[in-house]
Amino acid sequence: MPAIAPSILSADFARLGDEVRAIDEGGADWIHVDVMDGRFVPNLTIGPMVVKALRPVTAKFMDCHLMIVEPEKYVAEFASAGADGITVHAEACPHLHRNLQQIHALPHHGGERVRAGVSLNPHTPVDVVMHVLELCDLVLIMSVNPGFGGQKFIDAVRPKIRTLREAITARGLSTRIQVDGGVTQDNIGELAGDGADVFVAGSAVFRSKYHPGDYAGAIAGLRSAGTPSA
Ligand SMILES: O=C(CO)[C@H](O)[C@H](O)COP(=O)(O)O
Ligand SMILES: [Fe+2]
Repeated sequence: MPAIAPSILSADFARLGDEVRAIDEGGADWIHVDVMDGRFVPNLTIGPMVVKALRPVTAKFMDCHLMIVEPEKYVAEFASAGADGITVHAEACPHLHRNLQQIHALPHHGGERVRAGVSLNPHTPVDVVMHVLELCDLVLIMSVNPGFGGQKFIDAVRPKIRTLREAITARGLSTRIQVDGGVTQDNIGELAGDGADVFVAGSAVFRSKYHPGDYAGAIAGLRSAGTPSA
């Protein structure tokens, strides 16, 4: 069953709490939070204070995608704000192995453990995670250049999903493969076929062409299109 992670980047920020409540009640599996610093990517969004403010609004898995330089300076703040998963970019981490260990050592707000993810820009080969795969709860394949919602899916990343799925299966790991950027009801089925199992969707939930204004319908449409038929 694919996990659907609506990205609040496309939500109405003036009503953010209500928007998160609506996607939670609409069946979102995870809540995807896009954190941008104006340095790693040419945009600025939100930080740990917003995660902390949203934590009482939803019990769903809060999936924090850190598009920031020097993420090691901020991961503890995200964890104490209530993050369930923290994903850093390989391109921003010269000491990726250490960064993953650092995330795993953080206290989790619910007493479980903080999940650690690694994100790869569209041009970054999957090879960079192969020697840390055992430490990855998740690998995020960026299918747009990070920084903005509403961009077109880059088809050239699809072979990376397949390569990664083969490696995860061969090693008997439970690492999730997340795809982020330009995911729609029209392409989610083939991405699930490639081996992805967590799908970020900003525009396809908050500005769905198939289910306008109906977040539950949009999430259900994505889930059904992304579920391989038996
Ligand atoms: O990380 C991101 C951008 O850097 C967002 O999660 C992503 O773009 C989601 O938006 P959409 O589904 O509209 O492409
Ligand atoms: Fe994202």
